[in-house]
Amino acid sequence: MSTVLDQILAGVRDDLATREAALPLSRVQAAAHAAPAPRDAFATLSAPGGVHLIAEVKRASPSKGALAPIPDPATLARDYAAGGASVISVLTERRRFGGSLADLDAVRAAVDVPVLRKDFVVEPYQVWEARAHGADLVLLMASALEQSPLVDLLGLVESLGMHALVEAHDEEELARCLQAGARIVGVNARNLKTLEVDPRTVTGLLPSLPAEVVGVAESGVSGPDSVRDYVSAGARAVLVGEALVTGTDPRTAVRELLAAGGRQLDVEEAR
Ligand SMILES: O=P(O)(O)OC[C@@H](O)[C@@H](O)c1c[nH]c2ccccc12
Repeated sequence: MSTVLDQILAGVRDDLATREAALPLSRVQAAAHAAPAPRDAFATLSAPGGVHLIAEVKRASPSKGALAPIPDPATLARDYAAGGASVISVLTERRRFGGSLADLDAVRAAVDVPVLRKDFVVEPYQVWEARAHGADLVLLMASALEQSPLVDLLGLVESLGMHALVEAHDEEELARCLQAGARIVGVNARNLKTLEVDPRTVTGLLPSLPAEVVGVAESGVSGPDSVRDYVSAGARAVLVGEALVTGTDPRTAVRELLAAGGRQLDVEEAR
């Protein structure tokens, strides 16, 4: 039976074929080499001082459809950063999440913090694209990749000076992430095959991460209590989308989540 993830991946491959036909890999590679050097997202996320927030620019989701119009992703990203977010995540998948590489460009130009390209990466072309558009961090999903492409894509990401957020949502996937050598591992509370969110996925799996790996809790954060739960389970960073794009004031919302995770904001951020 085909899962939601299978359907998403089919659409992603279709869109990818269109982009590859319009712009050959060699051109994307040239743009990637010409792009400003990546920022060190691993150093950012491993810095001490409480939980880090990865705040997401998310227009829509497969489970809920349209979430927020986001007329200006640059302004949203600046608000996230002003609230104290350590990394901005930009969903670039078009069909189900309403994202684009134009959103990534807008965010990259607007903030100084590391930027994550959040997409269903299945081919090296997408990693080169991420770098060409200024990404510092790239999502790789164990649920969407066999082990050998996972290892190869992680190698490519790192060879381009970026880091990968390697995502798991069960024990087997987590073991594969670690075996691949991931240094930043995300545990997603949302099962992308069924779209169900269960925070116990995060609180159950994060405690087993080795200390040198940065553990990121993903999905299902509705407010400060969720952050506290994820931090108690060992999350060094929390990735939040829906609650931030559907709330009223993203800057204050980011600050409240960070306060719940024990992060002290510096004067500039707290103003
Ligand atoms: O909107 P939420 O529940 O805060 O979730 C954000 C993020 O975790 C979610 O967008 C996500 C996590 N992993 C993904 C992989 C692909 C697409 C989306 C995702």
